[in-house]
Amino acid sequence: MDLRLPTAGETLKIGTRGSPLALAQAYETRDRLATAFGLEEDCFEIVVIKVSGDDRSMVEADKPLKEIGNKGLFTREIEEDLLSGKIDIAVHSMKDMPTTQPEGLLLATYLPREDVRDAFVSPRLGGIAELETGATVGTSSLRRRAQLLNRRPDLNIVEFRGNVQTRLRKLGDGLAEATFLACAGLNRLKMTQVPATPIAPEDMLPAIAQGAIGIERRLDDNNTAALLDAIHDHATGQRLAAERAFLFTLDGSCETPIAGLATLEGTTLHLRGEVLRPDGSEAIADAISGPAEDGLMMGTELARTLLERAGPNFFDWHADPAS
Ligand SMILES: NCc1[nH]cc(CCC(=O)O)c1CC(=O)O
Repeated sequence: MDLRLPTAGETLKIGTRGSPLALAQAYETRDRLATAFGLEEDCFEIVVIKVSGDDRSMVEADKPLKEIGNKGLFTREIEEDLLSGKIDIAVHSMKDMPTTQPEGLLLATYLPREDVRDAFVSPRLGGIAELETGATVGTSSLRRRAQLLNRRPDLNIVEFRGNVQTRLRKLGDGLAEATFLACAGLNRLKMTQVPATPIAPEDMLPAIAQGAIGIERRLDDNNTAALLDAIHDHATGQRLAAERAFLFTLDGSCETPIAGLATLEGTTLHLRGEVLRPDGSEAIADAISGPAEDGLMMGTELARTLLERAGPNFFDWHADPAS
């Protein structure tokens, strides 16, 4: 098959949300494709797509995402435009992506992974241990909330919805002593002035796929598939295969506190996973290692082990999150 490269007249249309982080990820994708094929920027078009999850009335209401219902909240409109041909590829934070995609779409191209760690963000303090008893911490992530309460049941956790900029503004307004952000987001936004201290994965296991950008395409679009092959990062693909198989088997959603991280050591893959009760009262963690190409199997097996150890009803709420 002859590869058709995009041109200024027939551009490759890159769909993305409009947040500064989403745009940075779309530009990175464009730049990598341009470099790989020696193309100018004008061979590409960034198409910003409004998604229901970005609706201001929802974001400003500080409603927990789980109350809005997260299924496809940040992806539905983008995937519709991909299926209808309005865009050729869609760029996503893999951390926010469901483990299955709509029929006709494929999400299997990954850029080299950024820093996977969470960061402790506070104008005055340098880490969780420095938080005073009963201190107020802002996060909308059920995982971070459960992990924090597991270690520090005394903390007062408040909802911090919105994009990176919104959450930093809330911190600046004094609504909390500290918040948590993915290092990857801060790095991609080049926000070096933010008072952030990275947390070792052993202290706070990151979200599945944290720090990874994924590129989705139409399943039958072979030309785009060949373009994307040139920028795919195989190591990130192996790590995410294990992490996402783990998530898939746990049947995870934004409503379930799940953490996991795969690392590569030569051709050996190490996968660590954790599930928590939503109120943080219990955490179960385990790990598995094996050949890198067996990630899918290892993720499935680790999830089964944790499910068995957790028993039924593990993920039920044991405390009213609003109180
Ligand atoms: N849920 C929002 C989201 N999705 C991806 C990132 C950061 C970048 C990444 O992990 O790839 C963030 C913000 C955050 O958690 O601080």
